[in-house]
Amino acid sequence: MARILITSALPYINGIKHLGNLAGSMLPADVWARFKRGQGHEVLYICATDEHGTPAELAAAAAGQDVRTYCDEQHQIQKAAGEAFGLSYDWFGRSSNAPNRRLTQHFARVLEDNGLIEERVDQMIYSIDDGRFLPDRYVEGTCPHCAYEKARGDQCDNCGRLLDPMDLKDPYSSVSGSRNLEVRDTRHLYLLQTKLEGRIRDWISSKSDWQTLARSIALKHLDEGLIDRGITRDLKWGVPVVGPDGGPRPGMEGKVFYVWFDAPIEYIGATQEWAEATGGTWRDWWRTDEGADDVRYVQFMGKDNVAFHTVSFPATILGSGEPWKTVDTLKAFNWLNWYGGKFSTSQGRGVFMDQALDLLPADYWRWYLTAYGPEHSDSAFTWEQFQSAINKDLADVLGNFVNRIVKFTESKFGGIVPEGAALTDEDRALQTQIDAAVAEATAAFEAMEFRKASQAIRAAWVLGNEYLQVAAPWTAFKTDPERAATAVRFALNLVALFARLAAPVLPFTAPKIAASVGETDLGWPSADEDWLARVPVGRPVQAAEVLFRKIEDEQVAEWAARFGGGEG
Ligand SMILES: Nc1ncnc2c1ncn2[C@@H]1O[C@H](COP(=O)(O)OP(=O)(O)OP(=O)(O)O)[C@@H](O)[C@H]1O
Ligand SMILES: [Zn+2]
Repeated sequence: MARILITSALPYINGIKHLGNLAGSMLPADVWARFKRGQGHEVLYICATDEHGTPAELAAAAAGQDVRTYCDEQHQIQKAAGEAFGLSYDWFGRSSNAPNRRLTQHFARVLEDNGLIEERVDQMIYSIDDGRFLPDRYVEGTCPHCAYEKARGDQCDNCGRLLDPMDLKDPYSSVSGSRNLEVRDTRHLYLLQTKLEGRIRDWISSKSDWQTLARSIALKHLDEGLIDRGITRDLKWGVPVVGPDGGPRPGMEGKVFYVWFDAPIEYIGATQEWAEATGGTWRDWWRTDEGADDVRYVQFMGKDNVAFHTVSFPATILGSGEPWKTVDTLKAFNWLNWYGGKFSTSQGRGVFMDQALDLLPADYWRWYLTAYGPEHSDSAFTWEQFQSAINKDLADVLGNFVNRIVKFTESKFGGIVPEGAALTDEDRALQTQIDAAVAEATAAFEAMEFRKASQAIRAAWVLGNEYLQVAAPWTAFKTDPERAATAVRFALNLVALFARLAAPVLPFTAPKIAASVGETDLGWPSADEDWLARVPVGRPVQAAEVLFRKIEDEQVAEWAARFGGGEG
């Protein structure tokens, strides 16, 4: 049994997440956690809300709330949405909690002791009317590259370029709109990434098994050359910058760490929260000198987060010189796009987690986003593709197979698993094909190839349906009831197997499928196991309610009209 630590990129606090966030980080992490637990491994799946930074302050202001109250509420909303989607976090923490504050201040201190942090005096935009500096999105103005007039201090939404607030032309305060601004000196901490470049490159080179997307983004970033990075901000909401004695740092009173400095540290912080809440131990998951040597650490994220996880966060960890666990495998996803562009929280574009569950159960979305997700390239959400995935894969293939055979057992065999005769060559041939599909699904999941794994699982379901066509127990029943009984017993065992194959992706439906043949075990099948001997002769079976309802064309039309997609 292996020990596996899994984290998915921390969802930001500014509102409920959309299907793109789900597809690109939380859902695949959950599917994989379930797969690994199903194999019997010890899994710790950690996530948290990422709560600091200017967007949180601005969103709170827009909601007319103080930022602490806003984050309290939004955290609960995201936690509930995750649960409703079956995201099986062992812990869903908060980057604003005490463990992350202590750890962030600790890392800053050891980095400074190691000569990797330096105080520098910067020039920043100060708003006289607001009485404050305007970091990041607090200032807007005209983009120097594309002349877009509402570019933000950190990035232009029109051309996508990363900006420095000082780059903007005609800047104004995004809080008050005031143009009464001046440039003032302000003191900040810089992480000297230039000194760490060699160490980070060596570390990445040692990760020869990373997938292309993660590796190429990491190397591109290094090849462009690292710069020393400002890791503090003139904000109120965040982890306070402190001096050596833990009190305010002279000359930097009232400043906080930059959100991208503290957010990834929350992976460790949230593990500590979990340990405090459950009586678990966190250090043997994170400290290689205290037992984390045998832990395999896997991270899931969308592609825009890769540089932060392959360069910035490792700079913190490696620079500390302390024996912290670093990521072993990084699985990155491309964009799930919505009609006309990327899903976007700030622009309210796409379908959001709460809305999705108002339309259909979680498993429908989980299947679509896993089997047709943005894995090797960007992929576009379309209502038509979604409808076809649900109607064909889930309703016609899986649901139909399960209900047909269980109902037939009810009507012709009194709802009891019949014994039948010995397996025929036809049965044996199918068994071999099913074994091959299971082996393929296992290999694909091991390789974190989610679309491939889903295809192999679906292939197994299709084989089951084809078997029913050929073995046709309903006709055999009239001429050779013994043969019909054999086929039924075979197929009922397939039902039990299919539930186990479905379990990582369809956690709400798999137990219902299993229950219809009296099973509760949803462990992932191992290669050498005799799944045909699973459901014992004489056991009662009972058809489940409708497992999957087909999506009608009228529903698609209505949703497309409501959410702005369709026919795009
Ligand atoms: N359209 C998308 N497709 C796939 N992954 C995405 C998509 N949008 C965001 N992600 C990923 O979701 C995770 C959580 O992201 P986060 O909460 O920071 O939202 P975000 O990237 O700011 O999204 P938005 O721009 O819509 O606000 C990150 O790993 C991010 O890369
Ligand atoms: Zn621009």
